[in-house]
Amino acid sequence: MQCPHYDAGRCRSCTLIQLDRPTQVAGKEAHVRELLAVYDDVTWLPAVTGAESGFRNKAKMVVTGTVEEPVLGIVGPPGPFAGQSVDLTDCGLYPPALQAAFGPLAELVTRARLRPYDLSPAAQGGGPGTPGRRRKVTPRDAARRGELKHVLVTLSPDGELMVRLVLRSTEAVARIRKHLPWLQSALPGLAVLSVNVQPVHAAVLEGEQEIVLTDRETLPMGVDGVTLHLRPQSFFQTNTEVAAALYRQARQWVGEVDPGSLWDLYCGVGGFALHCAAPGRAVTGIEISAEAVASATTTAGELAALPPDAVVGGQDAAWWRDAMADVRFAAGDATGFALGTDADPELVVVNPPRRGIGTELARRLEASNAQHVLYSSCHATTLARDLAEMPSLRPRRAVLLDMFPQTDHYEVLVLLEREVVPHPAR
Ligand SMILES: C[S@@+](CC[C@H](N)C(=O)[O-])C[C@H]1O[C@@H](n2cnc3c(N)ncnc32)[C@H](O)[C@@H]1O
Repeated sequence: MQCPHYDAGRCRSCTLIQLDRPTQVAGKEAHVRELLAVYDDVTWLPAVTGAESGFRNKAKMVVTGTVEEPVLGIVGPPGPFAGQSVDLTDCGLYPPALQAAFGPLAELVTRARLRPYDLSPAAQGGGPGTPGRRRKVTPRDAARRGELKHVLVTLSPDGELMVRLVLRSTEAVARIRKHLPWLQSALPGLAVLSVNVQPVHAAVLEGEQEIVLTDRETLPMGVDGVTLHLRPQSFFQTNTEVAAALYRQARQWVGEVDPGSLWDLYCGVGGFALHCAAPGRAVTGIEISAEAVASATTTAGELAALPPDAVVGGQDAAWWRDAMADVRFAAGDATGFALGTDADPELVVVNPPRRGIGTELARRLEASNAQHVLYSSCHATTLARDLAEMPSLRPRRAVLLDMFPQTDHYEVLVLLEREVVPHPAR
């Protein structure tokens, strides 16, 4: 893919952009196969690849510049643009409908007088002085630092938008509210607008407090017919097309195993659990974010009460009602949940953050009666480490999904099966 920002040295996020797509994918396949090389009986499916540009459903823009001329993008990487404002509103990873949102959002910054936050050390109140001695930050310093840190935008497959403004404080909320009707007319697809309050001067993207300013609180994300409800703070896979392929593959493998009970650990808004549910199957989804659990529960309720003539994902309303009869979601720590019960399901889906599931949970699964584990990983290094803690659960099938083209990141889905230890010959 050609990118003027990369070529000029303004942005270096797409580390593989100079390689053609087949070479990128081949490199990722070589990487994951090497990490899992000790497992010699894995059947690898061909890699799943979606679009190589315009695939990101979410933009995380740093806001720099001024109230009159805000810049949405990044702070320049080391090199000739280091520390400078870089406008990335035409980044080729974003679909046109996402790019089109940035103009009105920049105008909102000006209309609502949202002063871009100054990330530079001088704005922290440090300034020149004796090294190691920090001047006390005064209210005037704080005002000088500005308010608006990031603009986070998510686009649904239906063209609707969720916009989150990450602010240092609640100082500007009333002004944003005042300009909301204007923003809604400028962005007719705007479903959700919220303010996230992140008071800390640190490289943390967002804070805990979220103030939703629109009547609607969720963005419906249709994935293979199932409408997942995204709330501002809940995780959603970055690439909707490849996420749909991921859930389809999971549904197929789970369907072949046909377990009577299933846990979906790290379930987010319920993507795996809801796609892998079926009549007669008990499904439990566990997720740390209560917001995401609320979203998953909403979707399960909707699927249980479809209009009689509805068909979703090839199944009719009666099938979905029965499939949702024994589906539940709960907020909590995945490891704590698994360690806190003696009951074992027949199959466990895990889809942890990059850090993986860790030793405690891996050992709990190793010692369980679960016959299968379906591990979806966005960081194959921690996957390989976790697999080493579960020697009885052998990888049998695997597929790489190129969820993050132009970078060296990828998703890998692995079906593990409990090895049957042969009885010693009599
Ligand atoms: C990679 S995302 C997967 C989400 C979901 N499976 C999906 O397909 O969208 C990881 C999820 O784990 C959740 N999480 C992080 N730490 C957790 C923990 N200790 N216990 C349970 N869930 C956790 C995050 O909030 C996030 O939703």
